[in-house]
Amino acid sequence: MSAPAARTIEVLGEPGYDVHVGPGALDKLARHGRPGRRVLLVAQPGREGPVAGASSVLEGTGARVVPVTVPDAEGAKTAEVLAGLWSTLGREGFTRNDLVVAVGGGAVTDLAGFVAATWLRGVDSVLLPTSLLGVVDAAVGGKTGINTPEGKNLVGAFHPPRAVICDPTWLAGMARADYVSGLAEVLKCGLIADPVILELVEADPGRATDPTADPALAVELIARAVQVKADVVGADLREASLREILNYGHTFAHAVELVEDYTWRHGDAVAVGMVFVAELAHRAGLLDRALLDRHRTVLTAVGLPTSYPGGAARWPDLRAAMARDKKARGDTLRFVVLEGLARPTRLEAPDEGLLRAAHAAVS
Ligand SMILES: NC(=O)c1ccc[n+]([C@@H]2O[C@H](COP(=O)([O-])OP(=O)(O)OC[C@H]3O[C@@H](n4cnc5c(N)ncnc54)[C@H](O)[C@@H]3O)[C@@H](O)[C@H]2O)c1
Ligand SMILES: O=C(O)C(=O)C[C@@H](O)[C@H](O)[C@H](O)COP(=O)(O)O
Ligand SMILES: [Zn+2]
Repeated sequence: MSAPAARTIEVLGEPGYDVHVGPGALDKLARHGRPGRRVLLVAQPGREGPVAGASSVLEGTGARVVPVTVPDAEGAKTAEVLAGLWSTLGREGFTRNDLVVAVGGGAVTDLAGFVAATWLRGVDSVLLPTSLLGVVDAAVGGKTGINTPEGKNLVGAFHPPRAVICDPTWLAGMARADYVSGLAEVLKCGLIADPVILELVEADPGRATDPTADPALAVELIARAVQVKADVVGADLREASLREILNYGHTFAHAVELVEDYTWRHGDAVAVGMVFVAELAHRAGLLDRALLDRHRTVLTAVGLPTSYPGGAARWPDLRAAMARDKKARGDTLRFVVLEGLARPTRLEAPDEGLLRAAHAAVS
C-alpha cells in the first residue's frame, strides 16, 4: 500500500502557520531550531519514538533541548504540572526567543501551549500531536489551557503555535478507543461544516476506525477536519462568534468530563454531547428527526457512545457544570445547535423542561 501524500493546511492569522500532515513531516521542525536556542520538549509518557525524532532534528540545528515528561492524559492539565514547567523554564534560563515543543495527545498540546502562552507573557510553540484528536483539533487553533476542580479548560489563553507537525505513522500505535475518541471531533466537523466527512465514514465505518487499514483515508479525514478548523479559527481566533461552532456538543461533554472526574475520554463525551444537543434542537423544532437519527447512527457505527447512563439523579450536577460553559452569558445558557446539516446556529436559554428531556433521551 503506498504512503499517503503529505498535506499542508494553512491557518490564517497574525502570524499564520501551517499544519503539516504526512510521512516525513518531522523534517519541518528543523526550521524552528537554531544554535543555542533553548527548547522545552514537553512529552507525554510513552511517546519515545517522536520524542527521539524531534530531539534529533532540533539538536541537529544546534538547539539545546530540555526534555520533560508530564503525567498522561488529563493528569497533565493541572495547575501543579503547569507550575512545575514554569520552574523548569526559570531554572534553565528560558528567554523570549526560546521555544516550547509539545509531543503527545491533546492534553499535552493544551498544557504546553499554555506554558508557552504564559512564560514571559508569550514565547513560541510548535506542536507535534501524536493522537488523532490532537492533530485534527487540539493542536490547531491556538486554544491552550488546563482544567480546574470546578471545570474543564477553565483557565487558558489563545496562543497560536508557530507550526503543527504530525507524521500519521505516529497514530498507528494508538489504542483503538483513543483513536475512535478522536473520530468524534472529526465527525463533529462533518456535522457542522463538511458532510463529505460523514459520507467517507459512513461508507466503511470499520475502515475509518483503523489508521493502518487505509492510511490514505485516515489522512483525507484528518486533512478535511483540519481544513474545517482552519477556516473557522482563521476568521475568528478569539471566539467572538463563528468559532463557537467548533464547540458543538461540548456544553454537555465538558459537564460529563467534570462529573466523571476527567476519567472519560474527551471524544467519547463529545459524542454523547452531540446527541444531547441534537435531541435538544429536535425538541426545540430546529432539527429534523432524520438528522437526529444520523447522529446516533454514525457515532454508533464507529463505536462511540451515544448515552451517559445514570438517569435523572445525575441532572443537578450536569446542569450546574453546564452553567460554567464559556458560551454562557450571565445566567443564560447558550448552545451551538444545528438547524440542518452543516447549518449551525445558537439556541439561547432553552426551557429547563427541554433540557431535562434531552438529558433523559441520552441517559
Ligand atoms: N485546544 C483545543 O482546541 C482542543 C480541542 C480538542 C480537544 N482538546 C483537549 O485535548 C484533550 C484530548 O486529546 P486526546 O484525545 O489526544 O487526549 P490525550 O492527550 O489524553 O491522549 C489520549 C491517550 O492517547 C495516548 N496517546 C497519544 N498519542 C499516542 C500514540 N501515538 N500512540 C499511543 N497512544 C497515544 C495518550 O497517552 C493518552 O493516554 C482534552 O484535554 C481536550 O480538552 C483541546
Ligand atoms: O477550538 C475550539 O474552539 C473548540 O471548541 C474545539 C473543541 O473541540 C475543544 O474541545 C476545545 O478545547 C473546547 O474549548 P472550550 O473553550 O470549550 O474549553
Ligand atoms: Zn473538543
